[in-house]
Amino acid sequence: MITMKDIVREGHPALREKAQAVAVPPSKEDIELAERLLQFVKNSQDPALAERYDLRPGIGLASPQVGISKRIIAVHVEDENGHLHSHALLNPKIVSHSVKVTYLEGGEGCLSVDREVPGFVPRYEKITVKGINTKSEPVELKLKGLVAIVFQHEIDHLDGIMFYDRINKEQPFDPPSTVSLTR
Ligand SMILES: O=CN(O)CCNC(=O)c1cccc(Cl)c1Cl
Ligand code: NI
Repeated sequence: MITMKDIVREGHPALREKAQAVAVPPSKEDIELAERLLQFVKNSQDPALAERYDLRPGIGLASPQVGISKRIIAVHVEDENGHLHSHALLNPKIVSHSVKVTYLEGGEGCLSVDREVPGFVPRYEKITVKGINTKSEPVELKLKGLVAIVFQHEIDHLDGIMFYDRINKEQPFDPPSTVSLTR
């Protein structure tokens, strides 16, 4: 099982590389990695398991964070409406997005960043994501709210982008309007 010792921290090259797309149809190995990433995220949210294995809670995880530069992510999060979003996705891609930008009031955190980095992280309010699931089926997800933010945080990891790269250096708590996000 993945534990914190498997998670690479700032300075590891995989966090700043553009991850490689996985072959289609995905190999057993890539599917298994996707499932292991999702299992970690679920485990990290289970109080007993988190305590037993000393896991820092997370609502998503990307393959580069375990040092493997492949385009694979996992998200497991209950959103503001109480809906559970649980996905392990290969070759995820944002194919469209709102002009409107949003952000989390409390900022963002990252298991690969062993420090607080305060500030608002501009994210698209709505996104459409295409990818391949662990049954090798193509999926298209229309997302908004917290789950959309998490997907953007994870897909950024696949492009070597850390959440704090997006915080306004001069005015970290200046509410982002329709910031021109480079994407
Ligand atoms: O890449 C994934 N992680 O680093 C896991 C730890 N971070 C979080 O759970 C987290 C916390 C706040 C906002 C967002 Cl968007 C995320 Cl993702
Ligand atoms: Ni992260």
